[in-house]
Amino acid sequence: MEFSSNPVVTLQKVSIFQEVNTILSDVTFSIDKGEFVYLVGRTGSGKSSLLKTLYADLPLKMGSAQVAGYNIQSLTWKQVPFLRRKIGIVFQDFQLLFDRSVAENLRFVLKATGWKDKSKIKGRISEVLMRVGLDSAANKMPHQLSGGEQQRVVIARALLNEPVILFADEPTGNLDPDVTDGIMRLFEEINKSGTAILMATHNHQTLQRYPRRIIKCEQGRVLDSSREDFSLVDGI
Ligand SMILES: Nc1ncnc2c1ncn2[C@@H]1O[C@H](COP(=O)(O)OP(=O)(O)OP(=O)(O)O)[C@@H](O)[C@H]1O
Repeated sequence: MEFSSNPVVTLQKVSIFQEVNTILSDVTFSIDKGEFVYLVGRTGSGKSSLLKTLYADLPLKMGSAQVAGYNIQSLTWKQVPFLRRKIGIVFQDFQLLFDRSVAENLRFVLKATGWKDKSKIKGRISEVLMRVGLDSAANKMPHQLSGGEQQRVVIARALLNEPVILFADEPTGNLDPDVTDGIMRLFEEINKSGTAILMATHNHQTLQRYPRRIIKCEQGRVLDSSREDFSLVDGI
């Protein structure tokens, strides 16, 4: 197996469990700085469990994993917020705070991650909203935005601390095809500027339109398009 020169994620012989069940075993792969990788597999095959392990939401009990410079297997609860500052997380259901404006949603995260200077906070919020094409939405409430716009705010939120990698769990799962395309173009731009992306998706069209390396969860194992051929026809 080839080892990458500059990985932001490295897994070696990882097993992933949900309660007493083994979901995936012998998982070994790495993701380079600035790479864009899809994560596919049938429903229940373990994509979300794998992502949750990488952002330390599910404990790693077997094997070793490094993410953004942190050893996940030996991470303490106190260190989790520091890991989360180095990564960005985007879910399918947007998880914005609906009782406050877009800018307040972003300010909340910045303050929680140690930002204190008011003018720097304001500047950073403008920058990330500009980046996702929503510079005029700062004072809107989330319910005043469309689904695609809300997802853009979630992406802006994930970008606040300049992550080295974005973990995205079916980020376009609730969006119609046109809106999905706009969000995919945004992910492409973010990736071009140097942020690695690991994106779980069931969307065949996305995989065809924006072809990239694919990691597939299948029957308790992980297959990797950079190492072996596999068929996408069978269940993604
Ligand atoms: N919190 C949990 N407790 C117990 N079992 C769980 C939990 N979450 C998921 N599982 C089980 O782990 C397995 C993998 O689920 P996971 O959500 O990782 O799959 P997935 O590939 O992301 O599926 P989908 O495409 O439907 O999102 C499934 O059998 C699921 O039932």
